[in-house]
Amino acid sequence: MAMAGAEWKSLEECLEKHLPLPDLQEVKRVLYGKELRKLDLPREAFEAASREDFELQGYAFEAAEEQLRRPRIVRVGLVQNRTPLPADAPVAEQVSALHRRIKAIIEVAAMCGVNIICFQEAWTMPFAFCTREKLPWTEFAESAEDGPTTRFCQKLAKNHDMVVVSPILERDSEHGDVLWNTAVVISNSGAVLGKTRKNHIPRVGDFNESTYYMEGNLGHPVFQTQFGRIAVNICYGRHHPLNWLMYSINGAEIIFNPSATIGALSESLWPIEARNAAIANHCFTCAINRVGTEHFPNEFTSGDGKKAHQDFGYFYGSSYVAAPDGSRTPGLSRNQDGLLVAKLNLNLCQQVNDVWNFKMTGRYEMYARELAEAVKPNYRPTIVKE
Ligand SMILES: NC(=O)NCCC(=O)O
Repeated sequence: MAMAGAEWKSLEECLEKHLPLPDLQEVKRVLYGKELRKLDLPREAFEAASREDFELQGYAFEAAEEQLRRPRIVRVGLVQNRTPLPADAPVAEQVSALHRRIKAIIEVAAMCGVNIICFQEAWTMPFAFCTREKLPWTEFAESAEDGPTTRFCQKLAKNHDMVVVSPILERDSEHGDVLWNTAVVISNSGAVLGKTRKNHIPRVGDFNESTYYMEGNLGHPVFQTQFGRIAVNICYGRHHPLNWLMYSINGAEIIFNPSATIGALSESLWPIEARNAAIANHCFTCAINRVGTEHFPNEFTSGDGKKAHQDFGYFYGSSYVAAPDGSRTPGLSRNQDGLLVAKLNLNLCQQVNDVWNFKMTGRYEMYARELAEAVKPNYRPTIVKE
């Protein structure tokens, strides 16, 4: 089966190139819910993005005016990027190069008025979990509370008055030096607001992450920021509807999904899952994926009888934001670093809830009872037979 790499820029570019305008409008209506207004971002921001060689796109989600509540406007920024140095460069140099790259991108986000920014999963490192090797990859792990990356993000957050969501490989030295796949949430004051951990760990293809860390033990925390209530559902958690649901039940208005995933495995699922979660949970979702192919020094196998290889496959970018009414932004490209800015009106969450009522019709008490039974070792599924 054909599987595009960097040469194929995006679904959107393909549609725009090949479809006559009336067809394009209908296709966009079906694929994206409705066409969103493009944000009027400052010229200097586009110039800086072009100088720094990354894509910049901005869209606005509107909500109806209300009599009693003011619009609750927040601008989110989603960052997707390649790893600037090869995976066999010294660890400290790779981390510094990524810090420099993110600093350049966040400066443009600040020009665009971004209030909350989120980076891709394990953003300070190559996605080395495919190798199953420990060194040097475990050396990328840092303290969530006061590691060099958290300190770096604290400065950025304070300087730019921006909430920063920083997904890292965490080393928890308070608890036996164990590793976790963690997102640190840093307030716009510069204080560490807290952390959340990846609840579902993949055991699929080369995603051998269970070799490095266990399923998160922090539940489904939601962080009250000055700009709204946010949660972080890390990568593979997006295949688990209950994971999204619990963040939503705890009050999340925006759920970020920092990811690292490749075309052969998930590209056809990507446009569906975060968008569906936004619809099902009456919230905004922000799906972020890394870009490019990362090559590792030593060969590894996928345990499927196929030849050993030195790369994971193609990380296809395509980051996007979806809204509770099912509308979504186009994706960033598949082959370029990028910053996607989206202006949200959080009033839309309650407005859609009042129309569709999924929280009211969800029958959670019935599922709680049935699930509590279904997980018991002696449970027998209810199958009606002739
Ligand atoms: N990073 C990660 O969890 N990837 C798993 C693959 C996927 O969820 O698409």
